[in-house]
Amino acid sequence: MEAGIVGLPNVGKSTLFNALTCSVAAQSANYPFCTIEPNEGIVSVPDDRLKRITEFIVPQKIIPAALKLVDIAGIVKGAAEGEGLGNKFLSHIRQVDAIMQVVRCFEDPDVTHVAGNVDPIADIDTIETELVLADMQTLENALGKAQRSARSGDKEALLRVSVIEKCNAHLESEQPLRTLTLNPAESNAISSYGLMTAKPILYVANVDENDLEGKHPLVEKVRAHAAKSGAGVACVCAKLEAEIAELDEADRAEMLADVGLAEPSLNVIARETYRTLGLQSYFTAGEKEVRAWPFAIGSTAPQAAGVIHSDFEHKFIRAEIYSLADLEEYKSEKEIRAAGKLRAEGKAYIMQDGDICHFLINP
Ligand SMILES: Nc1ncnc2c1ncn2[C@@H]1O[C@H](COP(=O)(O)OP(=O)(O)OP(=O)(O)O)[C@@H](O)[C@H]1O
Ligand SMILES: [Mg+2]
Repeated sequence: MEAGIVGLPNVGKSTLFNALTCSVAAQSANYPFCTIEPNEGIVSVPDDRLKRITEFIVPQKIIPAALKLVDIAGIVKGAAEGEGLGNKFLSHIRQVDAIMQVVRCFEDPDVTHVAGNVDPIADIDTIETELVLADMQTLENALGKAQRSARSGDKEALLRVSVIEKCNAHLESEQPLRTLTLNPAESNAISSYGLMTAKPILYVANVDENDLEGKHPLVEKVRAHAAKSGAGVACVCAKLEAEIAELDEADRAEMLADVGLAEPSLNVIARETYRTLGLQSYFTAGEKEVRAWPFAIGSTAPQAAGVIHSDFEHKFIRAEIYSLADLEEYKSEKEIRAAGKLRAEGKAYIMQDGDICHFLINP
């Protein structure tokens, strides 16, 4: 699973990337288009259930779920026509599963704003317009091809033509495809185009150091906008988080207490991204490792097992599952089994968030 960080130039994307990935890999500086080639990194999704499991099952390793993050170059008005760093950078966005858009909500007059003043809703509109235009171009190219195949009697192409026309009408009314409801067959027909406005989106309001809770009216506006357009919101001061991420653990705790945060805001972002992507976690727990595995909400047990290894999906026999509550009550897997609480679930079982499981696989 991969999320792409997008936004106008100089809004704090690389600063956020560095903080999230605990690195200084991405160059961040106070000038637009500082980033040209995308930076990639891995961020782990904090989950306190891992720690609770390891109170009873002591492993050699604890492995949280992970997301891949890509820090992409800034996008400006006209990008779809090649302005700024243009189309090449839009192509990086086509490849990700979700978009994390950094919107500037901090006022600092020393940091250049490419549009001249701080206005997160205008920034969101600017980027959305570019993504809508780029999607329209993609669909225009695809339509010609699909129409040709449809004429020669290809039934799938016929469906593709009708979905493309439906999407185009939606985009022409300046709506992102995220807000268009398609049935699974329709979604499937256009899934290979990498349509950007169809991707789930999380707005990261990059706030001032003195407004960590995001009380500023501009942040409120972002929340209201997100609620209307099916987006998520997280609030963070990227600059402060990048400083916190560089500290060792003891200093970090002290600094967090100083600024009045219960945990790094980055944890909140990682969780929100996970939620935006429609993911939950199940766990595998043994002496070797206790590990969280992401799966798409609604997956069957074999599909969820396939996250570990594709073979696990095809060779799935059944899953043995218990809950964290059971582990906390009975203290060991052996006792859970003895109490008859270890459930055997078959191929139709819908995986639940927090399930702790063993998969039985055909050799
Ligand atoms: N919350 C904040 N408050 C004040 N300054 C900030 C904040 N977040 C980031 N900055 C500053 O904004 C400047 C731009 O940051 P950064 O290089 O991360 O932007 P970017 O979006 O990656 O830019 P580009 O599109 O040019 O790659 C840096 O000087 C950074 O320290
Ligand atoms: Mg950058």
